[in-house]
Amino acid sequence: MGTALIYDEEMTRYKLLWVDPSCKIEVPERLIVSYEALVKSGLADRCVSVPVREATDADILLVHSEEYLQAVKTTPFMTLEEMQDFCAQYGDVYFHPNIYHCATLAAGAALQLVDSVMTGKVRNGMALVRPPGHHSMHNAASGFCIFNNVAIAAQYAKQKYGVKRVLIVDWDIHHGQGVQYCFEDDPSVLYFSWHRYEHQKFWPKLRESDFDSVGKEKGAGFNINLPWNKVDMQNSDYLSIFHHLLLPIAYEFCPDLVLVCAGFDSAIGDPEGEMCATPDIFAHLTHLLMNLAGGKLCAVLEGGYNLTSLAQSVCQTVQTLLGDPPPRPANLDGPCQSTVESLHCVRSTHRQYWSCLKHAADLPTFDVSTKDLSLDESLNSEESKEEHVWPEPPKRLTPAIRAALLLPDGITCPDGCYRQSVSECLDPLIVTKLKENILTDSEDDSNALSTLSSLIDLVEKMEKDEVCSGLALVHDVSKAMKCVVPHAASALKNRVLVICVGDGKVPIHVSEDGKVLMVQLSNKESQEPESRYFIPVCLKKGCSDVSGFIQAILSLLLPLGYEYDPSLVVLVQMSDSGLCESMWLQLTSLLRGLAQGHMLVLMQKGNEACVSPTASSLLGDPAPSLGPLVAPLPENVESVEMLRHRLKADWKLLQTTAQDIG
Ligand SMILES: NCCCNCCCCCS
Ligand SMILES: [Zn+2]
Repeated sequence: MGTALIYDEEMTRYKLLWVDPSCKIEVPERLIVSYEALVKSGLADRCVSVPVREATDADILLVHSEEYLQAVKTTPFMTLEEMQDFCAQYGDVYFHPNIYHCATLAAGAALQLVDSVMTGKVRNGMALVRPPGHHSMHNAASGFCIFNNVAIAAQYAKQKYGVKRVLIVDWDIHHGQGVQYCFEDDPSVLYFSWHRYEHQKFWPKLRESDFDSVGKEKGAGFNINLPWNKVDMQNSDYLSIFHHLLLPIAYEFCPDLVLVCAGFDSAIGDPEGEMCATPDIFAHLTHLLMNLAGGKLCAVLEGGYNLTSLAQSVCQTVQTLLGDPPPRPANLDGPCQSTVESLHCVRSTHRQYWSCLKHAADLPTFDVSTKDLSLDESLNSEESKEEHVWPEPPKRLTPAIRAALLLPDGITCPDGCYRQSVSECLDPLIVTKLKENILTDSEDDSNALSTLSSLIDLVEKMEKDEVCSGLALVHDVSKAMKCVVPHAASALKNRVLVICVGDGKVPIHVSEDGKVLMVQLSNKESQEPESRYFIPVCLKKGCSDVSGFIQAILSLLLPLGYEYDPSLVVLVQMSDSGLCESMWLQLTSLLRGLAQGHMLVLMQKGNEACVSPTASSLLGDPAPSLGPLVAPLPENVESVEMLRHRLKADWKLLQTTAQDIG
């Protein structure tokens, strides 16, 4: 199934008709440059083009009042003065004779996207729309928004498709107060927003945008606000919030549908956000959300006012929706002090609502001074804001072969995959090396030899970018590891992340040179980590504690993996992993976000049934939903927390509390 792209140039046909400094950034060119970039990069052609439609009155009344709709319907016939008067009652929004029509198209586009995804016509998609929606409220326009496109889409999905749980992720740099108000008391819609806040000094300057607005009545816990109290936030800050706040809760919530208020004013260069996160980070944010709800994800454009970073960010998002692995994240640091404080506040506030936050520390006690209540720097004059420049995101060329499989005879190669031939011509050099370190002479050499040398051949093709990912079903995964990992570590100029799932003894010693980072997920009692680069994660009752396992992946393994930034990931399914298939597929899909998708999966013969589902993950298909999660085993949360505590001195992306970073 494909990716829908919804766009109609009619939505470019309205603009600001008078002088208003607060609205001048919302221009038609925002849509034009975004769509043109998708066309120019060839991404538009890879999408399924879905037409817009006008939202009906009934659609709009799912969120807005009758009187507000009627009032907006009169604007096309207003004089300029009447329109200016009409706007005066709202904040930072303008009207135009054609904006009502465009607003019905923007909302209709979001509904078309929901229809396309919910009927299975496409897997996911993006709607490029204006006017944006997330600030508009039941009775009012606000912040360039007329109708709340995403809120209407959520209500529509619940009403028409009986969707039980909708996750709305708002990565726009402004707080979508309209969305928050709409679902405040509704436990079926989880609204997550991060936003520039600066202790209530940044627009829309609302007290209820702070972290302690958790929703009300039955909706308590289903509204999550992450305030950015400083500007210049970077990729590490964004990833930390996903790893330690949004994703653990999102997996526990287990949505049937994910809607994204995809605003790109949170990207570098944007005059509103003044952040430093680069456009490629949206590939990772998208990728990390794509394994929820079985991949049913609808991204709807909100803000984004720097035409260069907007276009680049839109392309990064769409290319990831199409299944291309994200680019390697550039020089990640740890989260900054302000981020960790906000993270700490939100996690401790929401601890009572979410079992994955059970171990979140108590609210940090800040002395007032850290709130720097002096006139904040963000109000400084225009000229002192230096122009940010950033490198164009690297071309995400996808190797000709997305997945190469090394399979024993008799096992069919799943569609879309390339069968790696068991190499006949054995490289004598390799043969001797294998004979020396790995093969015992008792072995029936020919078979083992050819398999292992084919494995090495596969790794080399990955290194040369001829193959994106690989999967090998072998007699003995330990031997395969002993053959592949040292070769990759020595041959590759960079780092190899090895993830072993299962209780077997890890057959390779990990040196301190950092060329290999080994993480073992097993139910073996975790002894002291042998070295900084060997991390045993002990999960009681094996991996049957799915929620304990997924929390370990999200809050420990992924931060480690992103910080380590490997050039190759080797994922080993030991014989006795005991892992349920859906958890295994979540792990495979999530790890694809590293090393630009260069992942080699080693599976023990006997797991034939798991080959084609794993192959589809390597091809970019989303993993099936894990289903609603029960609370993780306390001892598993405990052991992961202990490990995180011990490792955070070495790995900054593991930090989650103000003390951690102090
Ligand atoms: N300096 C201009 C102030 C604009 N304030 C409203 C912003 C609305 C963004 C919608 S994503
Ligand atoms: Zn915005």
